[in-house]
Parts: sequence; C-alpha cells; structure tokens
Amino acid sequence: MKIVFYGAGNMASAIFTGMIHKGIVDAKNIYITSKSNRVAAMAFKESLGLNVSYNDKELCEDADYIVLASKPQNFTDVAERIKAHLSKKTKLISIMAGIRIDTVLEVFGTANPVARIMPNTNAMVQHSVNGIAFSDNFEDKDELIHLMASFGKNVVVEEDGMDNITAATGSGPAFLYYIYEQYANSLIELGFSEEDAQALTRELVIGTGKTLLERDESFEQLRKDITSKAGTTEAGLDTLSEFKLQEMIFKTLGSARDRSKKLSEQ
Ligand SMILES: NC(=O)C1=CN([C@@H]2O[C@H](COP(=O)(O)OP(=O)(O)OC[C@H]3O[C@@H](n4cnc5c(N)ncnc54)[C@H](O)[C@@H]3O)[C@@H](O)[C@H]2O)C=CC1
Ligand SMILES: O=C(O)[C@@H]1CCC=N1
Repeated sequence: MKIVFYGAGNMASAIFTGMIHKGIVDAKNIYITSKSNRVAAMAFKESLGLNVSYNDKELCEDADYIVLASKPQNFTDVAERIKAHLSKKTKLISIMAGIRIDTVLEVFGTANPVARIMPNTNAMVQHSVNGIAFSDNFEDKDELIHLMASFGKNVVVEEDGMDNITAATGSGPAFLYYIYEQYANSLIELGFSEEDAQALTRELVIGTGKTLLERDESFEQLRKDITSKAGTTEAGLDTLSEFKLQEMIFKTLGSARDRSKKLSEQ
C-alpha cells in the first residue's frame, strides 16, 4: 500500500506519526511532500523512516491514497502538482476543513473516489476523533476505516455533518487548551508561580483524562463525587454557575461550524 501526503504540517504529521507508531502502515509505504517546511519533512524522514519526495510523477505513481493535507487556501496549488499524474484508481483523502467532496472533484476534473476526513491533533497520541464522509463511488471503505482507526475513533457521517464534527472535535482540542490556559492563568492570580501553575494544571488535566479512560461514570457523577455538601467545591461551582459557560461554549462551536460552512462556499 502506498500512501502519499501532500502537506506535512501539524495535522498530516500527527496522522502519519500515529499510523507508523501504531504499526498499521510501514514507514516505507508512506511518502510525504510539502511546500515550505522542507527541513521539517526531512526531519520526519530521519525520525520516522518515511519517504520524502518533491517529484510529483514519482509521488502519484501507483499511489493507493493521496492525502490532501494543505490548508484549504493552498488546495488549488496542490491540485496543480497532482493533476497531470493522478491515476483513476487512486483514492483522494481530504482533511481540508470545509472543502466539499464535489469541490475536490471539480478542481481535479476527475471522478476519483474521495473521502473527507476531519481528524484532530490527538492523532499524534493515537487518540483522535475522525469524522469520515465518503463519496458515493468509494469502494472498500473498511480499508480506510481500519487505517484511520490506527490513530483514533471513527465517526462515519453524511457530508452535511462534517461542519459540526469539524467544530466539535476537529477544532475541539484548541478550545479545551484555551480553557486550560485560563485555568493556569487563574492559578497565577491565586499566587502560584507560572511554572507551578502550568505544572499543576497539566497534572490536573492528565489526571482527569486518565480517570475518564478508566471510569465510565458520567461527567456529572464524577463532579458530584468531588462536591462535598457545603464544601469548597460547592462554593466554587455556585460562582461558576452564575456565568453562562454552556452558552459561551455553544457560541464558540457555532462560530467554528459557520466558518467551516463558509469555507465550503468558496
Ligand atoms: N491542525 C489541526 O488541528 C487540523 C487541521 N485540519 C486541516 O488540515 C489541513 C492542514 O492544516 P495544518 O496541518 O494545521 O496546517 P500546516 O500549515 O501545519 O500544514 C500545511 C502543510 O501544507 C503544505 N503545503 C502548502 N502548500 C503546498 C503545496 N503546494 N504542495 C505541497 N504541500 C503544501 C505546507 O508546506 C505544510 O506542510 C488544513 O486544511 C486544516 O483544515 C483538519 C483537522 C485538524
Ligand atoms: O482551524 C482549522 O481550520 C483546522 C480545522 C480543524 C482544526 N484546525
């Protein structure tokens, strides 16, 4: 199997690192190319043993999958590199937020099988959530689903569901990291050093994450287990509940979803 990544940035590297670390694809079957960060691409060759090439004919020849992993705004440039060498049998995998399947086909002027994937950077620790939407002519979906399962949980959706999954779990890690940043900043305000604030917040997040891995109680139950009657947690939660946190998060997700829709219209 030959998998070619056009783009070797944050998201592509999380995917191919996850695939190689999980042993689902041999590094020698992965080819990457980029535009700007050639040094980074060569570093991946050194660290992971994959192939780096800038020869589009060589890259596209006998490719089973070509992963379109540039930013949406660079897609047409990437397509120009691939067009002349694209085989009809090659399956196109797009991770570009907001770019619809019919747009991919229109830009290439082909009828290749296309899958839209919406992963997240947790792929680098094999714990992504992957929204997947297939073109109608995509055969042997199970092979790709198996590949994607190597670095995360798959959620197969109709293409209209991709805007929501992009907001919820594609951008989702960034929203949580932002909340963790504010938590650490608040620890500094409480009087902790910046170093301690970062370390304590990190440990808290990792600890609650590991609890969620090992316990199946609901978020609410896990919260209630901490909240002693008339205790410190209850006092804090009484204050927290005065702010419209759920509305803030919903509006945040709504803006990300709307941006995904806007990208689809371009
Ligand atoms: N970063 C994330 O958490 C996620 C990103 N995505 C999507 O993944 C795509 C890439 O995002 P990032 O990895 O964050 O961006 P990035 O800027 O880190 O990587 C973009 C890559 O595309 C390459 N590139 C640009 N023009 C090219 C060309 N003409 N030929 C070959 N390579 C070219 C760049 O050299 C770079 O390696 C975007 O479409 C984004 O919507 C999807 C899910 C999550
Ligand atoms: O911010 C973006 O557009 C990309 C897609 C989801 C996460 N990062």
